[in-house]
Amino acid sequence: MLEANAIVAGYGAAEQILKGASLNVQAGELVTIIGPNGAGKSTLLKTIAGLVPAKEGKITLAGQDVTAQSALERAKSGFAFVMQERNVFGMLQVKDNLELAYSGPRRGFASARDAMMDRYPVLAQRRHQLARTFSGGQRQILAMAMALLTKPKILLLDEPTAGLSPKATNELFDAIIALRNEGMPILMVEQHALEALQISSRGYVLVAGKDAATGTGAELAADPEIRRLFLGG
Ligand SMILES: Nc1ncnc2c1ncn2[C@@H]1O[C@H](COP(=O)(O)OP(=O)(O)OP(=O)(O)O)[C@@H](O)[C@H]1O
Repeated sequence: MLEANAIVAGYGAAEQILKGASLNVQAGELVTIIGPNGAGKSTLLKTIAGLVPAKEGKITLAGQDVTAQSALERAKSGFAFVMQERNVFGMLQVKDNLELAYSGPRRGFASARDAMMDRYPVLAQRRHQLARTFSGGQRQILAMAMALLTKPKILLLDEPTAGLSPKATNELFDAIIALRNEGMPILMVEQHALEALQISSRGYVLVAGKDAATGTGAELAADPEIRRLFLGG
C-alpha cells in the first residue's frame, strides 16, 4: 500500500534528519515506528505526507509514485495525516469541522457525517460545541473522524495519545484497534511504544534517521535488546 524508500530529508540547509530511511505498509496493516527522541519519527511521517520535502528517495502509494506531489495532491491521492497538534479548527463547531474535512460529492455529505457520528457518539452529543472546548481525547477523535471523512487509502497518526489521560489513551487505542480490524492501513508514531507494538502487525525502529530494525509488533515487543533500549526495560 505504502512504500518509502531510502528517504533523505531535513529542515532547511541544516544537517539531514532522515538519512536513508525505508519502510512499507501492506494492505490492512497497522505499522508503528518507534525509536529514541529526535530520531526523526515525526519527520518521516511529515515527509511521507508531503509536508517536509524529500531530498532523496521515493514514496509510492498503492503503486502510484507520489514523490513529486505536494501535500494537497497527496491528500487527494489517499493520504490522511492526523498531526499531533492543531489538527482541528478550534473556533468552529464539531459539525462544521466535519463538513470542512469531507471531500466527497455534496449529496453524500449528510450520510457520511451521520455515519461518523454513529461511529463516534461523542461527536453527535457535542455536534454544536466549539472544537476548542473539547478535551484532548475528544479532539483526537474529532481529528480522526475528519481524516476518515476523506476516505483515505492510509491513515498517518503522529503520537495520537500525546498528553492524554490514561482513560482517554485507552479509548483512543480502542478506536485505532477498531480501524485496524476493519482493514484500514495505518502508519503511526506513538509514545506508548510497547502498547503500540502489541496491537501492531509490524514495527520499525528508527535510529538517527535510519530504519535500524523491523519485525512483527510481537517480535519487537519481546526482543530484550529493543525492550532495554527503546521500551523502558
Ligand atoms: N520544524 C523543524 N525545524 C528544524 N528542526 C526540526 C523541526 N522539526 C523537528 N526538527 C528536528 O528534527 C529532529 C527530529 O525531530 P522529530 O520530531 O522528527 O523526531 P522524533 O523521532 O519524532 O522525536 P520525538 O520522539 O522527540 O518526537 C530533531 O532534532 C528536531 O529538533
